[in-house]
Amino acid sequence: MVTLISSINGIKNYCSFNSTKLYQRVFIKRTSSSNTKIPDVKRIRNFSIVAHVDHGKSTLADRLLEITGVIKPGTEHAQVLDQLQVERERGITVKAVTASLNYTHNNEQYLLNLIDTPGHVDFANEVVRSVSACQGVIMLVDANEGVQAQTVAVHSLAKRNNLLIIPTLNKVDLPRANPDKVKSQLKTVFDIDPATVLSISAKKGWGVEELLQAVITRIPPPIVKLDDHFKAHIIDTWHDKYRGVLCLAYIHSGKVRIGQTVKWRSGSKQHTVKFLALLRPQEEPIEEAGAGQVIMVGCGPKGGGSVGDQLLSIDCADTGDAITVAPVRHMVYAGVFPADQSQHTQLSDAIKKLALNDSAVSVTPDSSPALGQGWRVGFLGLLHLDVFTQRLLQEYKAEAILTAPSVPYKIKVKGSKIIKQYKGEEVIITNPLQLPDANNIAEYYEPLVIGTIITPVEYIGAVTSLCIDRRGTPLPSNAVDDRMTMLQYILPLSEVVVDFHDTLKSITSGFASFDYQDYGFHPSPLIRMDILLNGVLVEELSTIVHVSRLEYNARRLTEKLKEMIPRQMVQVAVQAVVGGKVYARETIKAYRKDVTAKLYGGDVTRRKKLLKQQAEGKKKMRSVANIKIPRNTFIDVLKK
Ligand SMILES: Nc1nc2c(ncn2[C@@H]2O[C@H](COP(=O)(O)OP(=O)(O)OP(=O)(O)O)[C@@H](O)[C@H]2O)c(=O)[nH]1
Repeated sequence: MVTLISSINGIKNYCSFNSTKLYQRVFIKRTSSSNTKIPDVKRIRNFSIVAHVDHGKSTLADRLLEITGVIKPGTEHAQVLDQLQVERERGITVKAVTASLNYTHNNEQYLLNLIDTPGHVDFANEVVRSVSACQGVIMLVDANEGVQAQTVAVHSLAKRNNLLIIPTLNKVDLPRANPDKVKSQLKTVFDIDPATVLSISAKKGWGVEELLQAVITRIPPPIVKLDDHFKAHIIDTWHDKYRGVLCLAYIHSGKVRIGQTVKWRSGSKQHTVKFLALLRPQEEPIEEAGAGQVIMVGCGPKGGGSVGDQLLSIDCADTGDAITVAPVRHMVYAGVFPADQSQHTQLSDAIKKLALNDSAVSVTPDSSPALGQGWRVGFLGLLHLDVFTQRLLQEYKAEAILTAPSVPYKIKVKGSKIIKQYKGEEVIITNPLQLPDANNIAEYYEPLVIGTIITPVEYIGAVTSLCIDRRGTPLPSNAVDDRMTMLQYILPLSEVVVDFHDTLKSITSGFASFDYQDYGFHPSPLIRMDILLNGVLVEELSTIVHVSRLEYNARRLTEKLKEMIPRQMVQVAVQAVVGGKVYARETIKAYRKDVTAKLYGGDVTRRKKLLKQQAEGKKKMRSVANIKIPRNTFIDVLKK
């Protein structure tokens, strides 16, 4: 438990956060205070902190919370905005969380809405959503590490969204910090004037007050109309046991009050606003809020709300010009199954709730002869997948089995019957089993990304070999300074998602950084490879591979299966085939595994117990042509 102490209008409020339960914010008793007053738009600043992983966003957010009186200076409330257990354990930010802070500058009271954003590439859509409510960003760069791949990504995101950038060097307290060098990197890579760069130590609090002043003087207030119809855009949602869906909303125009009748843009039903609050980051209930503010709003258990939707006053007819956030593109898919079918309902419930909070996942029902009824879930990347399963377990106590991740492909089908069957010519394939016969496929497409790598010059050779080996196409490279270079490659997503980042880190002793952005689907010579056991197709093991990888993958998969499938009563032929042609074959010799052999028939009860255990184990196996395959095989064999 973390205890927060906040000072609201001179009254000290004590509030507890349970870090294991996201957003179950303690509902503070309504105080008869002036906080119901709608702030003057000119005194609102909505901003975000963006940076490469570990450059200090959360630490800076803590300092800002201290300076504005939300937490006591020097207390052990590190990383208040990282509320998820997984965030604290992994030291990464997953969800964007908001804090509305009061700050006085030149005797004027300002409302600063700070939106903490995740740093990892997998959570880029959370970043996009949070910046959609901002007018400026603090771009933090570690004064020791310098510009990294993700700094390039967040800078271009801010530019694309016309946000004012406050370039800020962090960790200047470190003995090896070299602010001048990093300033010249910023000039070379982004053409940032060194005179505009601030230097701070988020850890020690140095320069943070000046940074807050820069937020007020450099970032413009939101441009909104207070006297127009109420219109708000939902940037996040979460579920509350008692109050239903609660939303984080940015108000574009007009005002909203408790008790007001509203509607969702996506529906025609009317709802009543039941909950309104500022997040500081704990809830501070308010009666009314106005354009330019970022607030929490809820319409009760049946009131609904989803990310990207708009909440409107009932007389609001104009709904066309809100911020549109690009739809989420799922980069990685995996099958999610209950460890035991009896836990299906519980897991289903947990997935539903988590999907509401983590709107970036896509969930569709799936079933497999080996793993039973489950779901095919789309993720933004592997870390996202990992975090999702960890949250299922930690926050909802739901244990899930995950199949090996794969990327989506696209095909163009031919033949009027097939086009009708697939409801169109172009089809996204998230599971190789969805592929029609090869004769009906006119073209295959695979997803590509533009990968940005910033590496010390001495590793250029190793990084280039890695990228070429992963079927990369080089783009022009740029020097960051005399020691670091920025390389860019067009890479197939399938070659990136599994272990590219880890391999890159290991070949560069951890010095290179990597980020990627979607480059869309492009034609590619792909093929479906099947696995046969004694001539019988095992559906779950079919994969889509690039023709240049066919022989290698065929050998690797058959060898791995030979290792993973226990010997059977009969000899088993493991074959990797494409359209009837065998590309690799392994043989598992016949053998009867007698678990009681070592007991010499001595202790009958022990012998019986072991035989029973063996029988139980067999129940957990999938049987193909009388061959028993352990369930784990289906989960592990496709992993690298
Ligand atoms: N010496 C020093 N260390 C700092 C400073 N700011 C942050 N750190 C440390 O750097 C590490 C990363 O800081 P975080 O605030 O977690 O970084 P982050 O950018 O929020 O990380 P993500 O949420 O994963 O993107 C932590 O160990 C901090 O204590 C600083 O000014 N000086």
